Amino acid sequence: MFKKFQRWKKDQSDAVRNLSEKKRELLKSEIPDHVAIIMDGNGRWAQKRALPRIMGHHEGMKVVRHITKTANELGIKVLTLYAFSTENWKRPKPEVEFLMKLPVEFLGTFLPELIEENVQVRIMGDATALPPHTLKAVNQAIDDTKHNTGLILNFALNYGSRYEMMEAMKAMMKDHQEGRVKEPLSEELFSTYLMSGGLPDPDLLIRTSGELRVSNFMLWQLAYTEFWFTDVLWPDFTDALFVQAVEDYQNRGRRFGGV
Ligand SMILES: CCc1cc(N2CCCCCC2)n2ncc(-c3ccc(F)cc3)c2n1
Repeated sequence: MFKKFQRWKKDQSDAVRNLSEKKRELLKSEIPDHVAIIMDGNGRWAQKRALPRIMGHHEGMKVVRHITKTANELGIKVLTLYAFSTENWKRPKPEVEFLMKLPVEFLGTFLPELIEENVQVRIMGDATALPPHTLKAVNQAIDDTKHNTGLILNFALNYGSRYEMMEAMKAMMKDHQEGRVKEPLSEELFSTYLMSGGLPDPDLLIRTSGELRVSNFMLWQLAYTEFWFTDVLWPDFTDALFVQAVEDYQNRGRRFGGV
């Protein structure tokens, strides 16, 4: 028994050492400025274990912390996480209520560490529809981290890309009609009206749980983004997989460089 434990302990320390080595290797090549993640598979993770779906969401919240840490370590500038879509309101009321408490729990637990690590919290989406307790926690975190200059942790909350694009188009047309636009209408100008205004487009999009769809997420911004899919469910997603996705992104970059 003791020998088995010793073996397990050695395997663990080997795995940690290898991961650290892989992270060091990554830093020798191009690190993506902006990584976006569609964090899928939380409900399925719970159903596979005959647990309530909300347990999958709660487990998924813990993974957010680990991946944020690794992204910050790698020097990634922006990490956008698709946490709640405009379509998610159609889920059963108790599940939506549970989901809307997760930002409060996440920030209540991890905000001090995020501040310590110079992370800046932002949200992207129609915040007006969020419940008061969710909005209060998120706005507090945005305010507490607004001067931080490290990783921008950008949560897509009550976000839908077609809604975002229509609102941007309406605002740009209104400014143009009322004479506030002093330059020709362009893709660059339109991008400034989007909720992601000021952020670079994602270089890498990761989607978990085997779904191969974009699901109304950053449709304009993903025009030139590398996509990386995994069958792994979000609650089982690991730093090692995140590092693998960045490594694969780097290799793609080298191959196309030869075109
Ligand atoms: C409001 C829905 C929701 C769902 C959710 N899940 C559930 C679905 C995806 C997997 C991750 C866990 N997380 N995880 C963190 C947040 C969070 C959001 C904003 C913020 F400022 C801080 C944390 C979160 N928000």
